[in-house]
Amino acid sequence: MRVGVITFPGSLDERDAQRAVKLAGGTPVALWHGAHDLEGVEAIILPGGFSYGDYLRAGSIASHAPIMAEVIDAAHKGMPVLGICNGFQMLAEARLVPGAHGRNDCGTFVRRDQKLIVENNNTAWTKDFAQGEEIIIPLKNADGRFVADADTIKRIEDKGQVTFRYVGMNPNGSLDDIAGVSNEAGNVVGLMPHPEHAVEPGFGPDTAVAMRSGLDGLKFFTSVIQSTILSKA
Ligand SMILES: NC(=O)CC[C@H](N)C(=O)O
Repeated sequence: MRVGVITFPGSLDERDAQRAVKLAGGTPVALWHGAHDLEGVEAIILPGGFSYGDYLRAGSIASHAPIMAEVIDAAHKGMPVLGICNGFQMLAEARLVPGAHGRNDCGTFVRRDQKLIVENNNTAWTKDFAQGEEIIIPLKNADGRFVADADTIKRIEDKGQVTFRYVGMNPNGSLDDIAGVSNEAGNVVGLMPHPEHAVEPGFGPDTAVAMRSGLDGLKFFTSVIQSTILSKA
């Protein structure tokens, strides 16, 4: 399965996302922000980083990049799209997922191995997790505070669109401890922590943290490959 990873000016983590796709058994395809071509991919990842230097608002300028017209169209037609950190900020700015992002409540950049609970395993990117599974995924950002108006929070809580919640501590002041959300259909998921940094032992939150494998992030990528194969069966 071909999974596109889009590079924007200021992206940082596209190589790691491509590597995660490969480790999960997929074929990563490098896509360019300025193109109008998804090159026949069946899923898309918007990677982490500092697109356009986080000017205006993080993710805002990138959400208007040429390729985003194709991404928005494909997402509305059901293509799986994952936004990681800066990619999550882009999804929110493009209105593909609800909510917005503000500066972390501590006022500084935060980096930590973060415990999350999987609140909804019925999305294209979470099917390989158990409902309620606790996982550890690295977090690193400055503008990670998830915000939305009260009606939106109620709606996404009621409809199961809160995909991940922070456990143990809330690293940025996100409302309802929300770490990740999906669109209503469940094909588009955005989250602040970085699953592509937890796909192999020795390069993520492995044995030092509660003797875990450091592989919790891999299931995002195997999930989308599995769900795409199953949708064709
Ligand atoms: N790791 C990232 O993707 C950083 C996201 C964003 N630029 C922030 O600092 O909030």
